[in-house]
Amino acid sequence: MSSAAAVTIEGVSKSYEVRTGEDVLALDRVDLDIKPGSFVAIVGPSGCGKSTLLSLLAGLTPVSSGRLGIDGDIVVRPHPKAGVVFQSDLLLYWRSILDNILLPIEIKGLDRKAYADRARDLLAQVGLKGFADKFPSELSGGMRQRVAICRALIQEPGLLLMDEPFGALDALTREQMIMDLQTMWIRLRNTVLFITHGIDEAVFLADRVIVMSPRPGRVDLDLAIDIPRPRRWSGIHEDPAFQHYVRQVREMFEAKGVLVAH
Ligand SMILES: Nc1ncnc2c1ncn2[C@@H]1O[C@H](COP(=O)(O)OP(=O)(O)OP(=O)(O)O)[C@@H](O)[C@H]1O
Repeated sequence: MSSAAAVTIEGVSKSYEVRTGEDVLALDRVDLDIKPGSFVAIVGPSGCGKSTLLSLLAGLTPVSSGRLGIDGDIVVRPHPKAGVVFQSDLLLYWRSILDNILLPIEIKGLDRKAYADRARDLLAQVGLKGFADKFPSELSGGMRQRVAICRALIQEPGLLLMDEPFGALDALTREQMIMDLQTMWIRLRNTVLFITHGIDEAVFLADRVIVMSPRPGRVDLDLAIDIPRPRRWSGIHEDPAFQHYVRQVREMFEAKGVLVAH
């Protein structure tokens, strides 16, 4: 696979011009260095600029100031090493599951046949062996999101950008997907940037949890998570180390008025 990518975020700000002509500052001078092969989760209140940061890194939106780098390349367009998974699976309903996974290959003008076996392998790895010829409407929400992950992984991205990928799933499916993502990542060891509202999934999955302030988003807390892997979801909520990290994140949210302690 392509090697894990390094990410540098230097003094990045982003403002949007809204209809009234005013500027909305979404991100304010964010600095972050992400080591190759690390799993970083970003948590923050709604509207703090998490999706904006991901969209900037995906090369889908330009920065207002500052610099973003992937393996030393300044990001000005989608980087070949980056794969993206959004909250909604964005599968094309008229294409089979296999054809959806191979879409990025077709867009790049690469040889479909050379990647078809890999697509089937990926499907098997996410528990969807035999689904290649089905259509999105025949799959559940969790299954479709697995397909979206396969589509992001087909080019073996050194950097996987995930924007609340499990946000739309029911609780049980989400739990299964969290564990499966850990298993997949232990195998791949690529760099993952994972955006979520869920403090528990951030602490469970990540090596490092970044807590963002309410808008304009800044880094409020940068927390290294030292819990051995593989981590087991069942029982993790009783693990004192896990509880300690969750408490630190919650206390930061309380200090910022994002959560009110009772
Ligand atoms: N295209 C846009 N045009 C104008 N304003 C935008 C645009 N995209 C985002 N914003 C504004 O920028 C701020 C940050 O939005 P963003 O979607 O990045 O936040 P978020 O942390 O991902 O929120 P959520 O957790 O609710 O998804 C918000 O105030 C939002 O209204």
